[in-house]
Formats: sequence, structure tokens, C-alpha cells
Amino acid sequence: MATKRSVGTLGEADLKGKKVFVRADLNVPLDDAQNITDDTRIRASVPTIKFLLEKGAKVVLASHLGRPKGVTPKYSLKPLVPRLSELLGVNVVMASDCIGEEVEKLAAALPEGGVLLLENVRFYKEEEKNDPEFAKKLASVADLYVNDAFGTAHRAHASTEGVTKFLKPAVAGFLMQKELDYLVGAVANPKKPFAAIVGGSKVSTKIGVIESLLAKVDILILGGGMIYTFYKAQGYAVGKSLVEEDKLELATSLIEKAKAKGVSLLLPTDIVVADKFAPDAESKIVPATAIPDDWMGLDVGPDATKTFNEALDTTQTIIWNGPMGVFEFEKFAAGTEAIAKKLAELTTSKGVTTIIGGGDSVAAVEKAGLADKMSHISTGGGASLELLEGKPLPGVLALDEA
Ligand SMILES: Nc1ncnc2c1ncn2[C@@H]1O[C@H](COP(=O)(O)OP(=O)(O)O)[C@@H](O)[C@H]1O
Ligand SMILES: O=C(OP(=O)(O)O)[C@H](O)COP(=O)(O)O
Repeated sequence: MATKRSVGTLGEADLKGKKVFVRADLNVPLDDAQNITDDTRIRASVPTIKFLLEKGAKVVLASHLGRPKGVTPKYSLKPLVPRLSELLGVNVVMASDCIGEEVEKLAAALPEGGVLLLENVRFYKEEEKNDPEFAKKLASVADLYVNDAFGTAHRAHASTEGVTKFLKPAVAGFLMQKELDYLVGAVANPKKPFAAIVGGSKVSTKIGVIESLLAKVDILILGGGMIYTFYKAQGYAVGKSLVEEDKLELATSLIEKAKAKGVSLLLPTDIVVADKFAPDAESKIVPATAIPDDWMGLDVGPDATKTFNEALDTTQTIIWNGPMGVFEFEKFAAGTEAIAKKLAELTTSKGVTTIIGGGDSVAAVEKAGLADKMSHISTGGGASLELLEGKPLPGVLALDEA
């Protein structure tokens, strides 16, 4: 297994009075009014932080939110403060930056059992560049490091990887440990037939994962924004749908590879198209081969759902990452809801192992009220897929050995 599991964890170390830099993945979905629409990732981060507070530590909490280019108010972590404070039972103090003088002062003033939330680390381009100077600045306000950001463990960024060069010990939090324990086990030896369902909008990241998935799975179902690149590669018209022009050749070769490996690669046969990207768009169901000009595919159609369900009925293990459509808009939520229902039914009535990963996929399952019916809800979509591929997760590799 490429990602070692025996990472150091929070033990009985003397934490009293220590400043602990906790990297969490608080990348939660927010609506236009900055309300949190799914707080799964915040709730999942609570046990580690609470443990530290109960031991008398001072927590400096860091996360990214979204993919901002520079300082962008829309991606501030401020809207998370009330919910975090409520869940932790303390008044979380928020800094207006993640490094610098103000942060240093606030960190120095933290009482035992206090929490300082830093502003979005991705407001600095140095974060994603894993810049050592930036990592050093982040590290300078703490005594030790805890990484609980499983959802970001596949990124070698300053706050997930670089910072471990400056803070020792560097250990995994409870969420990180729980995710690795479950996923490494389930993925190393999946009960077969094994299916992966991949959708969502992060096409350029996820299309690369598909190649490795073909070596592991028996069935690969594609949905979401992923599919239009495949259609275009096959010569179909895709209207205004999401397409990654530079991935067309890759899509063609993936279709061929799936055939050669005997993997059943299922692309939707029908699509729900919209005349604009909006909740009140006009919509209609069309064959995947006949997407009209000026329309865009925003969900998979009912025939596709039927075919997917039949294929899933034959499986023993299913990993799902990425919604089938723009489920945030009611008109385009049916394909995603159908998958959520099918997986819940297979888990509860047939004992199929179902693993759901990714902020938005989990939000969709929560929205459908089915989260407690799945075998494992993972806080990482891309991270769980990369783990499944057998790729090392830099955020995990950087931690101390147990
Ligand atoms: N056909 C589509 N066109 C554009 N966006 C889509 C489409 N289908 C799904 N999406 C969007 O994909 C987003 C989730 O993508 P992604 O971040 O890759 O998933 P996850 O967070 O589960 O890993 C959702 O906000 C959803 O609206
Ligand atoms: O939401 C996340 O990933 P996911 O959508 O694959 O679950 C993580 O917070 C990582 O975010 P990134 O893909 O912008 O690095």
C-alpha cells in the first residue's frame, strides 16, 4: 500500500498549554447568502479539536475554502465561526489573515482551551505552491502539528505538507486516522464485483483518476460534468455543456482501455438538458447523442438511471464520488438522488459496501437524508479516489511514523 497507515496519532502526550496547529478540511458548501448548506466536514473535525481543548491545548485552526485566486471575500472562513463555536462549545476567535502580526498576537493571547481560526490559507498562492517560507510562517505560531484534513490529504500544500518540516511532532487527527483505517481496508481488498461512480465538476482532476480505476474496478459509471468530454471525444454534439478540450484524446483512450480490460464503462444514454445554468432553466430529456446547440447537460436521464441501477445490483462494493448532475437545482437533482437511494437500498438490504466521498456528493446524500444508510461517508472525494488508485497521499506521508 503506497500510503502508510501507521502514522503517529494524538496520544497521551502532554498537550496542556501547547499551541497546536490543526489543519482541518472545512471546505463546506455555502449558498449565495453565505449560509452553510452542509456542515458534515465541520462536524467531522470536532472530535480532534475537542480532545485537544479538553487536554488544555490552544488550537490554531487552519483550512482552505474553495479555490480562490488571491484574497476573495466570498471564500472567507468567517461564515463558519458561529457553527464551529456552537459545536465546540467555545467562542472561536477569527483572524483576518493566516500569517502575520495579528495572527501572532492572537495566538499568543490564546487561553488554554481556546481556538483561533485562521483566514483561508489559499488567499496566498504560496499555499498551493507549498512555499517553504510561507509554511514556516504558518508554523511559527504553534508548537506541534495535527493534520485532520483527510479531504485535502492528496494535496502537497504548505499547510498540509510543508508545515511538517517546521513542526514536530506532526501527527494525524482522529478523522484522518478513521478515514485511513476504513478506506485502506476497504480498498486494498474490495469484495467483487467492484463499481466506481464518478461525476461532479472537477473534470480535469478526476479524469486522470479513471485510468487507474480501470485496473481496479469491474464497472465504471460516469455522470456529472465528466461525461461531455467523453461524448465530444466520440464525435457527439454537446452544446454548451462542460467540456475539457485538452482531455479529448485521454477520453478516447480511456474508452479503449476499458474495452481492452473488460471493464464495463457506462456513460448515460440520455441527458436532462437546460437552456441556461439556473434553477429556473427550461429543461428536457434528450438522447446523449442529440444534445441541441445552445443547451447544456445538467443531469443524467431516466434511462441512464435505470441502466446504472441494474449494473449496481450486481456489485458487492461501490465507491461514489461526484454528483450525477447539478443537484443544487431541484430540476437537475433526480439522477443524483436516484444513485443515493440505490446505494442506501443496496447497503441496507444486500450488505453491499458503499463508500461516498467528496464535499458535494456527501451534501447530496445528506440532503436526501440517507447518510446513515451508507457503509462509510468520507470527507474526501479526490483524496479517497487517489487512495483507491494506490497513490501516496502527501499529507499523510509527511506525518511522523507511529
Ligand atoms: N453536468 C454538470 N455540469 C456542471 N456542473 C455539474 C454537472 N454535474 C454536476 N455538477 C456540479 O459538480 C459539483 C460537484 O463536483 P465535485 O466538486 O467534483 O464533487 P465532490 O465535491 O463530490 O467531489 C456540484 O456543485 C454540481 O453542481
Ligand atoms: O473539496 C475537496 O475535494 P473533493 O471535492 O474532491 O472532496 C477538498 O476540500 C480539496 O479541495 P481541492 O480539490 O480544491 O484541493
